[in-house]
Amino acid sequence: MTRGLFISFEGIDGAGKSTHIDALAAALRARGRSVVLTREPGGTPLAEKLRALALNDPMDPLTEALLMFAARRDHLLQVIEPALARGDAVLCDRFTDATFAYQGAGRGFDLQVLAGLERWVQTVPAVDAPGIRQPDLTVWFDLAPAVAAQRLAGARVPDKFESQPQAFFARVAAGYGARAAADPGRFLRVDADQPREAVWRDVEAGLKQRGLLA
Ligand SMILES: Nc1ncnc2c1ncn2[C@@H]1O[C@H](COP(=O)(O)OP(=O)(O)OP(=O)(O)O)[C@@H](O)[C@H]1O
Ligand SMILES: Cc1cn([C@H]2C[C@H](O)[C@@H](COP(=O)(O)O)O2)c(=O)[nH]c1=O
Repeated sequence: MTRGLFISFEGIDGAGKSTHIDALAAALRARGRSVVLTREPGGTPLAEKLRALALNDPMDPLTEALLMFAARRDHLLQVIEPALARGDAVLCDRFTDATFAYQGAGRGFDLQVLAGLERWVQTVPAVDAPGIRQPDLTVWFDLAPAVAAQRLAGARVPDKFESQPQAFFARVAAGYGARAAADPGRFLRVDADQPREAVWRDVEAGLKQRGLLA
């Protein structure tokens, strides 16, 4: 049976993740792979309800982090783990690196507490201890906040995060950098400040180099 494949997509708001997730799903399906496209926070009826609260209601950083991890636990157990057990490819628009980047670096919430929650929530029967469930690959769309803001300007009504000032996104971007530096084998950094076609070529090349795309 084909081994499951878990790929997350990360970056500040407007970095271009959504644009390329569909392209990768199509490329994998064209090669005969079953693909589950999903997102965080969200991906299950319960987690989507938590998403609506987290993205719209004011709350303190601990409450926000707990909602993200509560949504993640439900999503992992209901969607991601069953899909990986079937041998599917799971393409997830954001995962735990977003919590470290947004709630940790962006809001300034305690990284040690987040690390404890990560260990708790991502402990699953299919992964032998002391391991936890992590993406096999994280594609990080690295883009300067000023460029991302230009791309998003007027595109949609901004939610609670998208309304944050550029200084917040500069911290979030640095948070992604720190996560990537701590686990370089898992991260594929893509320069997102290029035309769409060039960004896609880099995504495709990175996956091919790792043997994840034929
Ligand atoms: N390489 C690119 N050059 C110029 N514009 C782009 C590029 N990639 C995406 N865009 C545009 O930028 C906007 C944001 O892209 P997209 O929705 O893919 O970002 P995202 O990272 O998924 O954002 P969010 O996390 O806020 O949902 C869209 O209008 C999209 O068409
Ligand atoms: C998983 C996760 C997400 N966020 C933030 C990041 C974004 O601003 C929104 C999700 O919106 P998108 O359009 O689907 O990218 O939520 C966060 O702060 N913490 C997280 O763990």
